[in-house]
Amino acid sequence: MTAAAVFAIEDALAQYDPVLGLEVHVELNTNSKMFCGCPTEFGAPPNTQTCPVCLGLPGALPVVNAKAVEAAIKIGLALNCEIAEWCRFARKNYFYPDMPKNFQTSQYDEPIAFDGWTEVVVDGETYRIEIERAHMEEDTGKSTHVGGATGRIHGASHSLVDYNRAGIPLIEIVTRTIEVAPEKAAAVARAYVSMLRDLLLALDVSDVRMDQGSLRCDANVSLKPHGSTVLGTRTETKNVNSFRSVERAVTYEITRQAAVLASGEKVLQETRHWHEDTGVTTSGREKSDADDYRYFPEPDLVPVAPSREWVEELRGTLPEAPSTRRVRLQEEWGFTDLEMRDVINGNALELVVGTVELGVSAAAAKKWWLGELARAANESGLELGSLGVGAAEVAEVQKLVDDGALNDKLARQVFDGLVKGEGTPAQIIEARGLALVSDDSALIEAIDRAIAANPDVVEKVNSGKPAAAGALIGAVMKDLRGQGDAAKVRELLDAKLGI
Ligand SMILES: Nc1ncnc2c1ncn2[C@@H]1O[C@H](COP(=O)(O)OP(=O)(O)OP(=O)(O)O)[C@@H](O)[C@H]1O
Ligand SMILES: [Mg+2]
Ligand SMILES: [Mg+2]
Repeated sequence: MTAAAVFAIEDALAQYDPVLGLEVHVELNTNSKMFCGCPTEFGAPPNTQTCPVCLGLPGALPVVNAKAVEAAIKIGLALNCEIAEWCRFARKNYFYPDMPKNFQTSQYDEPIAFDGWTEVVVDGETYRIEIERAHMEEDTGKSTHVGGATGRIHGASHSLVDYNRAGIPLIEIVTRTIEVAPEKAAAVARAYVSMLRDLLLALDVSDVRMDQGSLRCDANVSLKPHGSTVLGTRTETKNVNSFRSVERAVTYEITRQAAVLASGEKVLQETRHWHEDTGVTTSGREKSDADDYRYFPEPDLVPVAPSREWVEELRGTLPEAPSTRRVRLQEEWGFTDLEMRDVINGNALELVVGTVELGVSAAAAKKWWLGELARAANESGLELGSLGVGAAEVAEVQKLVDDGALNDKLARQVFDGLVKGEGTPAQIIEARGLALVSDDSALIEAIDRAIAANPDVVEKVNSGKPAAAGALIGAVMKDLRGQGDAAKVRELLDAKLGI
């Protein structure tokens, strides 16, 4: 790219604000499919988990999976949504081999959950994200295009379809448009998908494996001139399948659209595909808002009307919301805003939680995580949470300190060994010879050596200056290379000198 072109893009970026919209599909972890009893297990041989209903054979009748409705309500509640008192499924009609019925059973204008919100934290700042709706639908079959020159659909000689996935319950969670500064947009998108993953895991409604496609994100991106109230044209990048890809794809689209606008052209409304290897999106199909799926209410399924009692019962089973939990933990631990920010930005919240749950005081957990380990993370340019040191190891080291087997100085060396991957705390203590000497005979030997080497100090003590004994403690500790148990040394020395 020429310098002029780069300048033009930067210039364009300075004039526009990105607008995002995230559609996340979650495959539920129910044992059976959305509208039939077929199993949902991943990885079975193609087309072995199918029946007339999910194959769309004429005359087959679907029945709603109550567990999927329950999961949908839990997700809706966790995202602060209203739960519909009455809602229906709708047919989304389209013709494609991955959907043998020629329509996907989905929800349209009557979703089970709507008008919610959630929050994400990026660089210590909280961003509120409005949820437009969360609706139930079924997954489609999986097509594989094979043969031919490129292995891609246009060059493929034929396509294979596996209907094992057809009919697996999906929840689609759709945000309202998110307006965020260009330098934060990609990080906010990533934080949102990552937060959703944590939330869905905590709700136990999905195994949320992005690599296996049980959590998939479509990222809508557009650019809008500063101050304008009119949205720009969006592109929809499909099936981005890792947190990092979400971040990269959003950044790529913002830059690409800025380049398009800078060159005086218009952004096309279309779906795009993300290529992990090359880090670019390419054009998919044109998609207008007027795309006619000829939605109409599904006549073969009864409406879903969850009773308010059931909804409240499910609300009672929800785990604490991540944002509420953060505030509670900060208060319980007595961490400052800054300390909490460091923990969260370092992706170490669960590590600190784990450390405290293992019985370590919040003060000790803070001392190690935000002292020793944060320093090591800084030095190596890693995130605190990616150092490879676990909560169990920190708890183990602290226990050794509490038991008097290590002092803080030695503990710091154990942490250094942990960060450098030298093994378990016990192995590091052994290999580096870090054990605190508290064995009486070893201490007495060192005390005797100190007394023999410092007759003048002993003289002073004997002549009524007990404070002079401090010099002897220093000598003993030096002899023991700082590994003597200081309290014990003092006690034994006092006894020896009769003070
Ligand atoms: N101009 C825009 N720029 C960025 N995002 C937008 C814009 N307009 C709408 N969006 C967002 O795009 C997403 C649209 O998702 P939605 O499921 O409603 O429709 P769709 O993508 O047309 O349908 P489908 O589910 O068939 O893909 C929403 O998150 C919405 O907030
Ligand atoms: Mg959608
Ligand atoms: Mg979409």
